[in-house]
Amino acid sequence: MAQVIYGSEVSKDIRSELSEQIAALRASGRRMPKLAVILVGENPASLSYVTGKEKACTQVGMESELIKLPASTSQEELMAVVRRLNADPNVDGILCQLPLPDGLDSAQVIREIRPDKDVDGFHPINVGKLHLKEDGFVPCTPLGCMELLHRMGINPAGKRAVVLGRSNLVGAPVARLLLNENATVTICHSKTENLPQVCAEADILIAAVGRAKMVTADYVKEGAAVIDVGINRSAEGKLVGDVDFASVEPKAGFITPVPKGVGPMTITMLLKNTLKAYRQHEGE
Ligand SMILES: Nc1nc(=O)c2c([nH]1)NC[C@@H]1CN(c3ccc(C(=O)N[C@@H](CCC(=O)O)C(=O)O)cc3)C=[N+]21
Repeated sequence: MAQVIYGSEVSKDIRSELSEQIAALRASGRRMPKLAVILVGENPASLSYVTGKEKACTQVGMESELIKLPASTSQEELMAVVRRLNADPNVDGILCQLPLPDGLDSAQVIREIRPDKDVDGFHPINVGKLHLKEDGFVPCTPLGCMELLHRMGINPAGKRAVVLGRSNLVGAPVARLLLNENATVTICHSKTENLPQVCAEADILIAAVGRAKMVTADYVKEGAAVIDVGINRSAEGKLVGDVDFASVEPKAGFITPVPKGVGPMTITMLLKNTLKAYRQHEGE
């Protein structure tokens, strides 16, 4: 029987700490931390995530600015918006919601964001800093996964960790964070052979493949910690994880649900990154 770890609950604790810190800044007459979010086009999932980010900023007392651009926006127009936000001294964090509409180059946009305002942690400078164990911005979802592990009381040092998926946004950075905390890390992908057997060696299993309910009990070692990063949508539009919760939960030691697991932690870590950027900009 697994202990279910609700990122939604952990988020409440962290967000109330952030609210207190920001209230103290306000009480001393300081400007408020500000996150700017760029949304290009009308992707409904992106709109719901962006709305969630804005609500979370308001909830903790941060300012946020949503820049909504039409899908017809050119690369140059988008780059100009990023440059304007880079230059705005009141903007601490900049995020361009992915995926961008076809025809727009997200890598070029990410490179244009000032690394000290890149609260997604996607800029090559911040990716490099993560790999060099230097202080930079760490991507929000991987940071959320590590926070959940710590809240489970799990120290990754010496443990076997398996990361299922190797995306730039989640799999690769979370594997690095686990390695930085001295886990023995295996990264699995579509070419991995004997996938269930490899995953079943893990004390810590991170599922970030983007395939609904792919991870069943035969992928899981008795008592393992299973973190589900999946954000798949069922035919009815329901949010479904990469883990088949019903089949895995009886066998795992810890498990995170979808929804109410990693998702809310992603938003909460974004708030933390934005406050971190603010403090750097304020010379604290
Ligand atoms: N530049 C960029 N940065 C991102 O961090 C980024 C992105 N683009 N594109 C899309 C992904 C996905 N993502 C999520 C954020 C919140 C939830 C979340 O809060 N999920 C809730 C459910 C929310 C709902 O019901 O829609 C939950 O799991 O409980 C999920 C996924 C951030 N992303």
